[in-house]
Amino acid sequence: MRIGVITFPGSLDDRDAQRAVRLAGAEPVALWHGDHDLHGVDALVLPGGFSYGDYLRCGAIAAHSPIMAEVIDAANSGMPVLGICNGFQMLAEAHLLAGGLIRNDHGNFICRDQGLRVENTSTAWTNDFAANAEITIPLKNGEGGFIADADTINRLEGEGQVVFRYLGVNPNGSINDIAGVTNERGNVVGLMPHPEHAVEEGFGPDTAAAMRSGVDGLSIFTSAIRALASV
Ligand SMILES: NC(=O)CC[C@H](N)C(=O)O
Repeated sequence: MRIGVITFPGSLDDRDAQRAVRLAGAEPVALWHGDHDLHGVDALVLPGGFSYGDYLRCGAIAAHSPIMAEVIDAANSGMPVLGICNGFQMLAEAHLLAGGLIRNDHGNFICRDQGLRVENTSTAWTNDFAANAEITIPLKNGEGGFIADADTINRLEGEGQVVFRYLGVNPNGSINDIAGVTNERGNVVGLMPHPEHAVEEGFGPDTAAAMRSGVDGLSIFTSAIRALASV
């Protein structure tokens, strides 16, 4: 199984995403934003970072990169596509996911371990979690506030398209504590926190404080492998 990780100018977490893919049991394939070629991969990860220096809105310029034409076609044909943080911002800017991400309501960049509830375990990227699993993975961004108009929020909530919800104090002003969403088909998922930084014991969240293994992020990647194996 081959999972592509796209590097954009200013990507930061592409190498960690590749490592997470490998630890989950798939082969990571490095893809370049300027190519019109997905190299035959089975799934895609748009990683976190500061593409184009966060000029305009985060992800707004990267969403028009050459490779996004292929990403949009692949997503529309059902390929599993994951956007992490800056990647989530790109997927929203490319209208592959509903809503948008705006500046954190407190105006500051935030970096901390974050509790989440997994609210939909039927997507391509969450089927390896137990229903309503509570996980802890890192959160680090400046524009993490999820917004959408009231009709869209009602639709996302009503159709089970809210995949991750923040636990505890809302870290950024996201409507309904929304941390991640999926498309109608469940193959495209975006989330602001970083599962690729919680895949190895000793390197993820503060495990003593979280009372967890520190590898809660790994199931995101094993979920895609399971989804692909069942096709
Ligand atoms: N970690 C990230 O991907 C950060 C995304 C974006 N640069 C922001 O600050 O919101």
